[in-house]
Amino acid sequence: MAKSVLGIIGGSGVYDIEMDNARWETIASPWGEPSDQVRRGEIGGLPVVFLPRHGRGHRFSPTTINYRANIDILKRTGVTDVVSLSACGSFREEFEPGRFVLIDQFIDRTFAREKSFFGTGCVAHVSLAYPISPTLQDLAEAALKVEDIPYARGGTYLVMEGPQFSTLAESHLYRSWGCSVIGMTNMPEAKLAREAELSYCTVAMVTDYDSWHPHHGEVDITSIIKVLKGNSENARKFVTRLARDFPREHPRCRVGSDTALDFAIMTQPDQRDPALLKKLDAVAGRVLNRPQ
Ligand SMILES: CSC[C@H]1O[C@H](OP(=O)(O)O)[C@H](O)[C@@H]1O
Ligand SMILES: Nc1ncnc2[nH]cnc12
Repeated sequence: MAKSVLGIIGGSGVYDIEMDNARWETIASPWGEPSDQVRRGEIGGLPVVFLPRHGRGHRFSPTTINYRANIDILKRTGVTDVVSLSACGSFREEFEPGRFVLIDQFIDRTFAREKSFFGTGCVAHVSLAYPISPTLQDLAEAALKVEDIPYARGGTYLVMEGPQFSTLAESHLYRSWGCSVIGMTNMPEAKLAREAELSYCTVAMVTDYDSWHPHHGEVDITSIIKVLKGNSENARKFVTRLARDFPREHPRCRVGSDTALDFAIMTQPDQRDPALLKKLDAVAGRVLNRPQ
């Protein structure tokens, strides 16, 4: 197994993290412009790579983030495990603002994003029934417990296109579907992480009750920003603990993230597009460079 390299994608309110020997580095991607440089360093001796999802200064909207470039550069830096830190609205009374939710499922309602590294000239279909690595989630849960951060394990994250928040009717609809939280960014990020054979886990940090709650009124950005500050403090404590206690050998993912591409590519070798294969060098190098 490979040495662990922990990747952290920081969402709204998390634009940097504390690390030893930290430096910003530019990593180029054939998939275009990533959100920012990556911040590389160590925590407790573990190599950590941090990427602010919206860029420093929050430049990119959920729609304009280049998710493919972001996942590609994490793969290029040797990341094995990706933890997504994400602000979200809550559909459940007991998931109050400030609580961290370890997501296990997604409903993807986004429609204006590139969702795959594959396509004409190299078609692939990976499994996504279990988009979260339970192995990585176990480690995240242990860190939240030790740091005494209020959390819940298990929940479905509805991913909307945004950038506007939901209408009241949509908020009620998603609740009736059994969704636990709502956000705008974790798809296609989780899909792309699976295509890149990276273990992925989401820590959704509740900032609001969206608009359905009879006593909390409609969601607004001012109240979200107030909660974001406290959540990002807890996020920092969480990341430090997670990294310190992280296994130095990458823990094999129980739902097959490490081997997602083993049988996924459908296009015959003689029909593959060399230009696309070149762009897939990091994401799919393990299988493309295998003897046929
Ligand atoms: C600041 S509220 C809306 C914004 O926050 C979340 O982003 P992220 O997942 O990167 O923390 C949400 O998905 C929206 O993009
Ligand atoms: N209510 C909400 N809807 C969508 N994204 C969010 N991010 C934080 N709160 C949100």
